[in-house]
Amino acid sequence: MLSVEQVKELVGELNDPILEVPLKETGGIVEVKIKEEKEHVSVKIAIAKLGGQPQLDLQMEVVEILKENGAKTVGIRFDELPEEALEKFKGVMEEQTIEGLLSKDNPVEFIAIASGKGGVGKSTVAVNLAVSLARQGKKVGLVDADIYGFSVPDMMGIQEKPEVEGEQIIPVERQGVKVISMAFFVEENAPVIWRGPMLGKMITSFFTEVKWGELDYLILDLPPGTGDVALDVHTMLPSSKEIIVTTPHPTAAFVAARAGAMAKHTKHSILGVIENMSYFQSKETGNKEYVFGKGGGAKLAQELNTPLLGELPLSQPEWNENNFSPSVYGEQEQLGQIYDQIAQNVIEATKEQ
Ligand SMILES: Nc1ncnc2c1ncn2[C@@H]1O[C@H](COP(=O)(O)OP(=O)(O)OP(=O)(O)O)[C@@H](O)[C@H]1O
Repeated sequence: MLSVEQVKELVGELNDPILEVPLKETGGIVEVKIKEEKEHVSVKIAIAKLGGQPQLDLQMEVVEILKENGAKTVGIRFDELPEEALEKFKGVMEEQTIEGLLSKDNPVEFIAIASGKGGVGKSTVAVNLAVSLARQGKKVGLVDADIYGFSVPDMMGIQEKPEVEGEQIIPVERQGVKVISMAFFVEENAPVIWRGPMLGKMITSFFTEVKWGELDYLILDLPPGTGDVALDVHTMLPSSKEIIVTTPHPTAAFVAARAGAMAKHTKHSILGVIENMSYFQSKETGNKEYVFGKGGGAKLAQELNTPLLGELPLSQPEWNENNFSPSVYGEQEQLGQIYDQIAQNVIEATKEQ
């Protein structure tokens, strides 16, 4: 029968699945117990990060190696390595976090906000949906991937540039949302002249070189239409889901349908349609005027076989001296409340899919 020392030696040779360093060097073997009479070995192992396939793989390796060496039954319990132990491997852990955002195991939901054409309020929707999700207690990131016409920092009232920590960029936090925009990387907001592959690389950097930390949702403000960046994002983030913004005018909805068709073609699921600038409501009479036509959002949703997540009237955000973001509607405003409702719809819809 195996001795405690032998078990430690055998298991100690196996690598921590995240750090890829042998468990004997990480201090990962916490406890070994042997029950001679039953030829049973139980081990408690601490690893850098619990969960997912890597942990399952290690579990199989442990069982295999102990059984090969005489154990009849094996019991394993996992725990996470304490902070002090991880300190030594900080560099490796950081690399893991970066890859983590794009890795299959990461639970972050990517939601791309798309539109058929410019000016329908796609960026406004992206910003406000991100803020509303944060108001619902979610951890939210926002990527201004509208590289040709970035507007998110202005909309949110961000004046500062992100800080750099080692090789990583720290997103700017505003209204509870972590924001990265191309605007941070060009001098004086000069227009971006890169094209094609360069842009693709830029977008990749937004995921790989930014220290996002843990996120529930990453909202992407895509450029309007169905151009190369939109396509890049589709290929890079096969699991991303899409929300299509349209105005109520039937032709706008017709154009937006193309963006929807692309999402379908690339097998991305569509969470729903948001109709923006749906109507103007007079404060005096309460009457609704359908300035830009009527019914486009519902029609598009029906065409794409997806829900209409909300209809947003025309309204300017109220001035708020504290923490002012020019395009963000507060939770006390009618639009802020509609956005909160849309955020809840989105949370429900992403739970279901
Ligand atoms: N519901 C609304 N009520 C009033 N103004 C709005 C509304 N939604 C958006 N706007 C305004 O419409 C303009 C266009 O919005 P936005 O920039 O979000 O559109 P976009 O589709 O992202 O455009 P582009 O793709 O050209 O950047 C902005 O000035 C914005 O403040």
